[in-house]
Amino acid sequence: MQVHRDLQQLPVFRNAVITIGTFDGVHTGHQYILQQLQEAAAACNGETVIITFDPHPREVLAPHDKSVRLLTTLDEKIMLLEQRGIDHLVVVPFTKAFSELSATAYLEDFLIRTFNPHTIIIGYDHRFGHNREGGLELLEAEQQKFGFRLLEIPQQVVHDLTVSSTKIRKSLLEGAVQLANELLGYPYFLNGTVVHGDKMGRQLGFPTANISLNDSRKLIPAQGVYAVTVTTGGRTLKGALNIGTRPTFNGTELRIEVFILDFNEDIYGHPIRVNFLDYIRSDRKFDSVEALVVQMKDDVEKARVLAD
Ligand SMILES: Cc1cc2nc3c(=O)[nH]c(=O)nc-3n(C[C@H](O)[C@H](O)[C@H](O)COP(=O)(O)O)c2cc1C
Ligand SMILES: Nc1ncnc2c1ncn2[C@@H]1O[C@H](COP(=O)(O)OP(=O)(O)O)[C@@H](O)[C@H]1O
Repeated sequence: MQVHRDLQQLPVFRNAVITIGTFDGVHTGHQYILQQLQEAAAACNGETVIITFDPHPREVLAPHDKSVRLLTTLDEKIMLLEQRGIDHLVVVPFTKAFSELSATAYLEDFLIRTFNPHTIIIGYDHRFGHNREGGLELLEAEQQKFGFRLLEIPQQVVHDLTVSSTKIRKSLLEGAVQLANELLGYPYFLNGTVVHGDKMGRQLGFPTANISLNDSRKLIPAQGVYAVTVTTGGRTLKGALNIGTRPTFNGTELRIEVFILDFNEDIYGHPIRVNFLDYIRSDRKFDSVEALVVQMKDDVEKARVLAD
């Protein structure tokens, strides 16, 4: 997949079959649209082109609203779309000026002039241009003039997409990892770097790699203990992961830390990815460190089975 971040440097697309969207999560609902895109491209010997915006339009239009919680960062989206065999991802720098283009300018000066699309695949309710003034009706009216084919994603499909995104977020925030994964079509994951903690893990017999997330906008699943797989240094191993404030030690700050099974290496500063496979239990305050250690032993044995 080619990733284009500069609109001035785009290639000339061959029969571009385009769609526009944020595709956060690239989940099973999105995957259905990607399939439509690929079928349409195969039928006209064209190229699949996804147009997305970065930063997220909401971050530009409502900069004080820090509530955006991403299922996938741009880099993660790139990886997932690449895996799906998409030909081009065009990352449009979303600016205030871009958001103020009239619907006609957006259509004629941006979409048509930049992509000369063979086919546009778009949700029935897709809006574009300043104040969201443009929509399907404008695309339909201009179809003849510019000679593109219009494929509308029906209401039911768009509805299901929205429901999926909402369900995935809600499930992760409740620790219902299996349901989230089913809807995503892959295990939810976090990417980060291993940082120093309080050096207590090793004393407990469970060294835990503390993870600092690459992107603070990423959605963090519910506090609790999870069975995960851990990818670091090109290997994938099983792990028992805790998201919590370590109430046993009267901690206050949220930590994400993972004990990696059958592993003993210094990985401070290394990139790490954790894939959530199952929820084991909620985290809690133990009366003694010994009681926590007994529980952690049990967690690790559960993770060994669940992360298989
Ligand atoms: C599988 C697992 C489960 C955990 N469960 C709890 C818990 O229920 N309550 C708690 O206070 N801390 C829990 N912890 C966090 C430990 O207290 C933490 O790993 C320990 O404080 C070491 O921290 P350090 O890496 O900063 O040295 C858990 C950690 C792991 C890896
Ligand atoms: N099995 C393991 N799982 C996680 N980290 C491990 C493991 N074995 C060694 N390590 C190393 O030990 C560190 C964690 O040890 P710990 O005593 O918990 O220190 P910290 O409080 O800095 O996290 C990890 O960052 C990693 O470099």
